[in-house]
Amino acid sequence: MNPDRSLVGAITRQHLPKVGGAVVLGLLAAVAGLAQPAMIGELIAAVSTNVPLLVPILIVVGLFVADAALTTAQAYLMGRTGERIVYDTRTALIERVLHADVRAFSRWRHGDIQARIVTDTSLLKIALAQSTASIIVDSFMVLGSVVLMFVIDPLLLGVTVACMAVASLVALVLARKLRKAAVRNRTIVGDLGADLHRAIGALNTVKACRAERLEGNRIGGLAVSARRSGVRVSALSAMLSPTMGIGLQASLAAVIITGMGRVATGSLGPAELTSFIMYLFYLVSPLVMLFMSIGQLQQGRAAIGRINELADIDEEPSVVLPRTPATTSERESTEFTESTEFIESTEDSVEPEAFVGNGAGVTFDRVRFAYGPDEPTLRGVSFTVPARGLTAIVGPSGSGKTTLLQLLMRLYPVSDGRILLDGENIASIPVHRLRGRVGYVQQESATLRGTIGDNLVYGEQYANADEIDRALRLAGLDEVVRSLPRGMHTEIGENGAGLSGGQRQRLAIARMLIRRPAVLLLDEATSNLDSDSELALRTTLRSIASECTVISVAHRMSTVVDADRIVVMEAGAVGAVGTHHELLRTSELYQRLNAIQFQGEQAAHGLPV
Ligand SMILES: Nc1ncnc2c1ncn2[C@@H]1O[C@H](COP(=O)(O)OP(=O)(O)OP(=O)(O)O)[C@@H](O)[C@H]1O
Repeated sequence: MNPDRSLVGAITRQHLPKVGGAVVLGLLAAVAGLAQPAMIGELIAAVSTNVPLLVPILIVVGLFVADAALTTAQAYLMGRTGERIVYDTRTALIERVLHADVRAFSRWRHGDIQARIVTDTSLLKIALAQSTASIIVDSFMVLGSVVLMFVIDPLLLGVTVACMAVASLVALVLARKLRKAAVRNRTIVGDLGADLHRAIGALNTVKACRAERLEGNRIGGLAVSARRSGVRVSALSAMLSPTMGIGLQASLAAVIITGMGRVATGSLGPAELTSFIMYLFYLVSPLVMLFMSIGQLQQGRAAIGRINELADIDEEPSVVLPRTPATTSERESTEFTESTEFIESTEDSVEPEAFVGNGAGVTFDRVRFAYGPDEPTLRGVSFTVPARGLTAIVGPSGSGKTTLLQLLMRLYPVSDGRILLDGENIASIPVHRLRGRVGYVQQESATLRGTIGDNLVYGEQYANADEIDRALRLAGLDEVVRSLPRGMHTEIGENGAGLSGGQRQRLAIARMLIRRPAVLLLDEATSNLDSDSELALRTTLRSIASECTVISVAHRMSTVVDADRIVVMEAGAVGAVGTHHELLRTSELYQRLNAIQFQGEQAAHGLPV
């Protein structure tokens, strides 16, 4: 990956002026710091020669104050810029993941995505802001100290360099090892997050399969690896500073012994020796910081690589996001508090009333599609659905029914052929606009943590009370909501915990009805309903079908008998099209499906089959 075109690279470039400003403040603080030993030397000289002390004292105090003030300002600016970099990176990643191509997204583990967005980004602050500035400022301090020490006494500098060089070499080796350990640690923590996410997301299945111990051992094993690699990172990191400390103590001892000898022979004054020793301390602290910053930068590089990898996730076609994120000031103008507003602010939003009652015909024209390189799932599907009415799609499991709906939603692009909505190829309709016209109630009706009300107006925050009431009534959910003590404010948990399967389906249907789509797609959307609720919903669907197109994938034959037309799918192709009675006469497959269903229902009611 070209680092210049990477997300982190682009964001860092945007914040370079502020990082530069902080570096300048740091360099000024370094100058104030470097001047201190020289001025203290002057002060000592003044004391011994009885000249007035006021001016040198004021200068020394001024240098102390300037050093402290500039260091504080630098640290604040750096911290603030670091937080901004983290914020910009997080929001850019969230934006890209939310707009990711479904196929590309399915290759990622959800927990790993979460770890990269939440944890890895937090390392950027230290790596890009603090460490980078520290490397520049501390290098300057080290260089300045060396030059000034050379001016005072080149021989003592030689002694210092000899002692520090060994320590520095060891520190460099440690920094390299630290980077490798940090990369490993970040990877293991990502795996841990991904596995934990998987287990929590399917906790009931874990319990039903009595797999608690299995999951516990697997996740526990990763936690052990994460601890071990984390300890290694800490150990290497902890060794960096003492390594330089040993170098300092060795140089200090050598400088004092050599320096005292030179003071005794009169070739070096006591004030100069004092200044030199002070510079030695001034040299070591930034040197330690320098190596620590290099270590932190190494840890950060591991995180940067992972962030850039996620940022390169493929986007959905026709949602072209800028590869370079908006500038800070542009971002501030699109502050968001809820993810829904976030989406609205970055997309060509759909006016809520735009498609009310505006039915649209749908045509599948020789549609071919394959999920992967293997056998195609759809092998040239052609049929037309008029602008009004209820169309059912039936067929054996795996015949491609859900795939048809997903292609119409443009969750995947067709491999060949076209799908037309009201005569327009959906490939040329922006996805956001298309999905405003087509409502999709999935097989596994997704409910989100929050209140029932939040779930109902999700993505449709303009809905008014009348529209909400109407949708609840049509979906047969009004009684349920009324019976709850907190009504629309009732909290539902993860994956709809607190609602029955049928209630979840009705909630998902009501959510789509609020949108008043031109085309309503239902994928097994009534499979969890009891017979009474199903009958009520069928009546509802009939009335909705009089003002828009309803396409319903159904297993239960009872739900399709009164459809205006039924499309029978067979192994990725259309086997037959007709009404229930026509198909009973003309389609062998339909007869079979009907007979199987009939036998199943007889058996379910304890009747002879
Ligand atoms: N995301 C996916 N990646 C790869 N293959 C998939 C994916 N989704 C579905 N398939 C495959 O495509 C084929 C058709 O699946 P689809 O879900 O469209 O069938 P269906 O008729 O709706 O089945 P069912 O009635 O069981 O829901 C199946 O063989 C399935 O394994």
